[in-house]
Amino acid sequence: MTRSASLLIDNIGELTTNDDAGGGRLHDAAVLIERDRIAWVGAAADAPAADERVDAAGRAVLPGWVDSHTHLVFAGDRTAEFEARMAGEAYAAGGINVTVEATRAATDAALEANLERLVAEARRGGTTTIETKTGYGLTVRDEQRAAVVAGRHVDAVTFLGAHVVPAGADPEGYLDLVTGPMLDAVAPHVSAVDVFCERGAFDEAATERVLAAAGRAGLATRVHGNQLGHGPGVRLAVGAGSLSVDHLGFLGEDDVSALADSWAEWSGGSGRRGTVATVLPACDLSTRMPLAPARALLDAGAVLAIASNANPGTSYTSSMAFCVATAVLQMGVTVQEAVRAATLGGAIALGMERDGWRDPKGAEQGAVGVVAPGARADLQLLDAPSVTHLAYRPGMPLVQGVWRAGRRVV
Ligand SMILES: N=CN[C@@H](CCC(=O)O)C(=O)O
Ligand SMILES: [Zn+2]
Repeated sequence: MTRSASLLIDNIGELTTNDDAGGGRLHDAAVLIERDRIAWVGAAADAPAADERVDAAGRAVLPGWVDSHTHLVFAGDRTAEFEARMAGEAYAAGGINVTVEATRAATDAALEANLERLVAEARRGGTTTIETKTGYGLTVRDEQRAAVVAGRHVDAVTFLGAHVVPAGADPEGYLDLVTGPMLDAVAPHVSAVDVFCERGAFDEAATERVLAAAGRAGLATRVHGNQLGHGPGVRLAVGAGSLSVDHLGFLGEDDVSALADSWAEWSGGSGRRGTVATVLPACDLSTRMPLAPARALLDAGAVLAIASNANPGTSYTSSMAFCVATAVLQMGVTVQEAVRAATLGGAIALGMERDGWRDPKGAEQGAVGVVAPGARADLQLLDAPSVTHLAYRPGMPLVQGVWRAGRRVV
């Protein structure tokens, strides 16, 4: 859709800004967008003139969702695995190889068409920033093409060659490949490296090797950790200064404090950002695993993100509203905390909470997850008077309008 030079969204009943300077929320507010950025935020009574005006009629406006964890480059379907799980079978990392086989067999065009379909679906749900991972190719060629295809459609691409050891491969040889030639081939197309630190995937020593190789390549890191059981994922992620550690269904007190301490040290001037605790409520439900302890993480002082983990195996949904509602109804967080975690929390997990980050095409972008002057103009308008309705009316299609970089996309 087209973009006017300036657009005023006026008469907003409740505006979530995540801008702590102003209390994070305004009532009877307006937002002025100029080109791709937010130019002004304030009381509707003081709103400046603009080329175009949208009347929010007292409804709620908030930042577009920042989905900091997805796996959208894939082919194939895992309905049968889901059915078996709902009949009582446990989720195991090995299911990933079913998608790997289908993905390798797919053409570039088929992979891209599926990715475009999924990104469009996410946009309709209010998502304006998307990270996605490789990890269903697991050969140099297939991981590289996944990264290239993803870079055309999402805001951040993460290399997940260390997803599982592909069927038939020798674990040591595969680790050499992932930390050597595969990383070299994919590095120009990604901003971070992820590793699935879990039984059936990569153990502590292997995870350390992947994180060290990423550091040598100058890439940020993330870890899939503590998903299927207690383990070293959180400790390794915090130790390596990873941007985030994701899943977190099985945490000890030491894990919770390590995540909280990483931010206390940052506030104390350590010079190293903390590690975001990213919870994935839809995945916890779809795998019938314990819900991550989001309340305890917040109480301890951790920085929380909520993401969809959209993928064909453990969480085939990109609905951030569903994740927010689940976090509120089942994980003990308030609506405001959940909305913040699904917007600003995701932005921090991606290093995008400040202006000047670069997208996969190299273009400089404004901050996401906040509504403040200079931020990228990523907003959603709800057909509801407040964000509370996201949990009060779960499952209802409340998204009425979405603007991404100043352009109306829904
Ligand atoms: N845990 C590892 N990776 C994905 C699952 C991928 C799959 O099962 O296909 C996840 O985040 O849940
Ligand atoms: Zn994942």
